[in-house]
Amino acid sequence: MALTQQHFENAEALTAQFAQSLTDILAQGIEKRGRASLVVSGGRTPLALFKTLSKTDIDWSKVDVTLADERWVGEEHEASNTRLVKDNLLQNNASVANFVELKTDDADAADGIAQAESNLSSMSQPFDALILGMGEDGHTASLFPCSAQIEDGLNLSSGKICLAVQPTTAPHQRISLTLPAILNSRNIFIHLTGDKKKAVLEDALEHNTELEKPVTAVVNRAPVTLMWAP
Ligand SMILES: O=C(O)[C@H](O)[C@@H](O)[C@H](O)[C@H](O)COP(=O)(O)O
Repeated sequence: MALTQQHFENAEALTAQFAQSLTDILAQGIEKRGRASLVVSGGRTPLALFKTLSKTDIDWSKVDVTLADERWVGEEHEASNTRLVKDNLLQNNASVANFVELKTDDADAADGIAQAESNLSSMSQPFDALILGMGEDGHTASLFPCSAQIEDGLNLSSGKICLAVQPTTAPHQRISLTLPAILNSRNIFIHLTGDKKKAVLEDALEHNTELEKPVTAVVNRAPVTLMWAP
């Protein structure tokens, strides 16, 4: 599949255009189906986008928001993606959006999978927009190449929407959308900043297997738009 690349001169220009594109997609989903669904990733990259998106003028009460992955920590923990989204995206106009939890009170992510999948089934699918980040190891969501769960996570016929992942190169047990769940999206974006990550993605697409660089498994199977700035 093709990777459409949108390159911006700086992160501010990327954020402005990305927020507008997402706003248009969500407004269209609401108009056509009554509700729209947005899947976002955690990490540092999306922070400015979340803040800008939170102020856009759509009927956020008709938008369901969830995460592509979550660290299995409480919302009070600094590593919580749920906290990141609630503190930065679900503010302002977007404060009335419906957040669909991946995290449960179970001690282990594996025990929370059934509830997470039930929660996700309430969202309009295919997801209207799904935003992925990428680590320099080529992981996306929490599909980590270092994890014992990576083959299961990339398995298109697993029948799974989520899975528990224990990375060895990053902290915390995770819950992640599987590859089939990620691909069940109308619009898939990879959101990157910096030359290093762009080079990692380009090199991965050229030289690596999907198990080595899981982000390539998404690009190989769906139209993906890369939103990149230096
Ligand atoms: O939970 C997470 O950490 C994310 O979902 C993860 O996949 C992230 O998108 C990349 O690790 C990039 O993170 P940065 O934006 O911080 O570089």
